[in-house]
Amino acid sequence: MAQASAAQASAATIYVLNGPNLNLLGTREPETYGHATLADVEKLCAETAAHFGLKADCRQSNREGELIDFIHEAREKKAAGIIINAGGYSHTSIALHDAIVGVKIPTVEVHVSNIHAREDFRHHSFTARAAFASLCGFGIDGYRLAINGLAAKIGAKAKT
Ligand SMILES: O=C1C[C@@](O)(C(=O)O)C[C@@H](O)[C@@H]1O
Repeated sequence: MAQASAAQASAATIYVLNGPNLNLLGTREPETYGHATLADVEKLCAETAAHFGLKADCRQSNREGELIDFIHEAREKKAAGIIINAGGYSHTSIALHDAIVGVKIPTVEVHVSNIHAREDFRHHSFTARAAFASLCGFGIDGYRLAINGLAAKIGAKAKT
């Protein structure tokens, strides 16, 4: 019984994964990514997740392998969902695609900028292919929208 409660508690966690250079949000190309910082993103995610009774476990890494380890950890911890902005790895990483497919956790891809209105090399995303939904171009509000969509997908109800 105690074990079942622990599993339920961890199932109420979503992982919010940010990839390379997203630690520079706020100072990095503000004309493209805005002025909000990664701390702002993580606060927004924590607040939005809490609205659905979920906990946001936010991680950032500039290393592909570490992002893959986070995805594997999400499965070990029985996370209810993943929000991922893999930054430049979105466009290059078959390994991240395979990790998302492999763990079978409902995943939403987010990009701060509208990748389709930018250079051709940003138009394809391996992580989008592995996710059940993808959104881009809403600035950091995309993370809030992604959590709303993920909550609907996993049946997490908004707390009044
Ligand atoms: O690092 C990033 C950020 C990004 O993922 C975004 O959030 O808009 C878009 C990517 O093309 C870029 O490499």
